[in-house]
Amino acid sequence: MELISMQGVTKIYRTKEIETVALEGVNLDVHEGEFLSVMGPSGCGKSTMLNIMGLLDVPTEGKVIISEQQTQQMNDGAMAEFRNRMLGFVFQSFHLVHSLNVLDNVELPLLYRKCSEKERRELATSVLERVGLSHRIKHYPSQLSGGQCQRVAIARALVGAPRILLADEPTGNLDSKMGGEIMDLLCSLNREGTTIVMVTHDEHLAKQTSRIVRFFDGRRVQ
Ligand SMILES: Nc1ncnc2c1ncn2[C@@H]1O[C@H](COP(=O)(O)OP(=O)(O)OP(=O)(O)O)[C@@H](O)[C@H]1O
Repeated sequence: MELISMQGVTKIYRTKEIETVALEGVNLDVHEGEFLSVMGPSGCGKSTMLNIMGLLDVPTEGKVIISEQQTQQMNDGAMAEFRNRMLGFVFQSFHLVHSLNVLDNVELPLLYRKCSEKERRELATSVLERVGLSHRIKHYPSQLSGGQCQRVAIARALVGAPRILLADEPTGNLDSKMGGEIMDLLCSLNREGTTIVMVTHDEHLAKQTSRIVRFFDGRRVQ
């Protein structure tokens, strides 16, 4: 079954002087349970595609259907609620809040839900255990390695039990050993049922996923 369907998605960035076509007529389906890699040269539109798929950005034209919901018909509040429930994000540079400790970073997405403090603590603790960081919950991001920061970011993405994890070059800032460990974690989360879409420049990592799609100049290529 298709969990995500992007249909005829075009994204044009316009300023007074220039018009950049970042995506042009992209069709892409993501099936429930798959681990999809998105590849292509720098500037071909991979991050733009992921941001539109993740409802962080809107297309200039086209549709994004997630779990049979036409997302372009939602108002801002409904879309934020839907995004918080359905989608988790992981970025190359982790995007952790430096003034908060590990546990508080992971609890953040739950602040937008009806969830007691006790429940928040329990969910965050258990997901930190899942990513192998239960011994670091009181640490601050500056006291962690890059690989550990990315584990915190993955825990934060997963704490609300989203069906889809979107990862934009999640190993891009890590050495190959730490990158390999993060990849192993993503593969095991996928085996446990999370659908994953990952942008990567690394053919070796992409080969470990269930399918690769490639982009060039804003279009999908075969
Ligand atoms: N906010 C923006 N305003 C104008 N142009 C933009 C904006 N964001 C992206 N672009 C342009 O859209 C195109 C696609 O960018 P995008 O970041 O999606 O590429 P990418 O494939 O993810 O690249 P990389 O691998 O380098 O991260 C590029 O030409 C970029 O310059």
